[in-house]
Amino acid sequence: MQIPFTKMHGLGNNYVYIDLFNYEIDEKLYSDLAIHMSDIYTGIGSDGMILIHPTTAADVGMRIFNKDGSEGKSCGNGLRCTAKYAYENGIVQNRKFHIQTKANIVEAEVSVDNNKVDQVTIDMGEPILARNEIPMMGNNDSKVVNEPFVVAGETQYVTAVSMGNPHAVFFVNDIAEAPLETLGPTIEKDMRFPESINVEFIEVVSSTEINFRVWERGSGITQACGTGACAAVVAATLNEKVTKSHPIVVHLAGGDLNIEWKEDNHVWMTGPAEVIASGLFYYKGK
Ligand SMILES: N[C@@H](CCC[C@H](N)C(=O)O)C(=O)O
Repeated sequence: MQIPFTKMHGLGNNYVYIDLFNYEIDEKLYSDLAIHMSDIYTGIGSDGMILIHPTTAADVGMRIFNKDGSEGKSCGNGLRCTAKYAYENGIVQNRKFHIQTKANIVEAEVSVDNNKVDQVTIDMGEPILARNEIPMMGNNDSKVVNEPFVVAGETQYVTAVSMGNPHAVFFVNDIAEAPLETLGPTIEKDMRFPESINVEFIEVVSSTEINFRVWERGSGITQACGTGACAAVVAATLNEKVTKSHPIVVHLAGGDLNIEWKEDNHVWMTGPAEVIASGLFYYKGK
């Protein structure tokens, strides 16, 4: 099978995109295809695969599969790239439109220069804070804010936020010392998170700026995570470390995102989206 693809990235968080408006794939193959395409040695090499598909619920639909073939419910960098693809390929004609993910329907607005989309703003919707909806095990459905969390014999402090997908946020004094490789995979699979979790370490630089590193569920260390950056700003606000309802600059390994948790409880994300390559993937099937 020869599958047409476009590889795109948002701040280095790169996925192989397949346009299901123009090509059909048996749904049973999605997970296996994501694993094969993502392989850096025998595939294209990516953090996962994103399907851009028709839907009656919005202007365009998006499904995200991590490198290990697991499906995530949302993807901030993927939403910006999907918006760019949809606009530049005539799937949508307006600069403002709606994208459906497995988590929710969001509004995207593209800014265009010379018919090319450079920046994309997404209304990511409301964060979910109730423990049982993250989901995180425990006895009540209250918020998980700076809660002691023993891991590898040491006490860390976790703030848990779902942006449609789950995030565990930890504050560190120096981002360069964040225990990404060691605690990242351990916390991802910790039994207290029944659906596994994305793990973020953040260093507060000032009341409007944070440094950020991520260990993503299903993909490991990536250069950026859009939903993670939103969760980090929500976590920093809940812990009174950044200015409430104010744009916050999040410095990720791949560059900066602008995130604002507004008065109306919606989280807004603005950042770039870029095309890397397009071509045909030779898939042998399962
Ligand atoms: N990189 C993404 C999130 C991708 C999905 C995540 N790994 C999950 O399983 O929830 C982003 O930019 O938000």
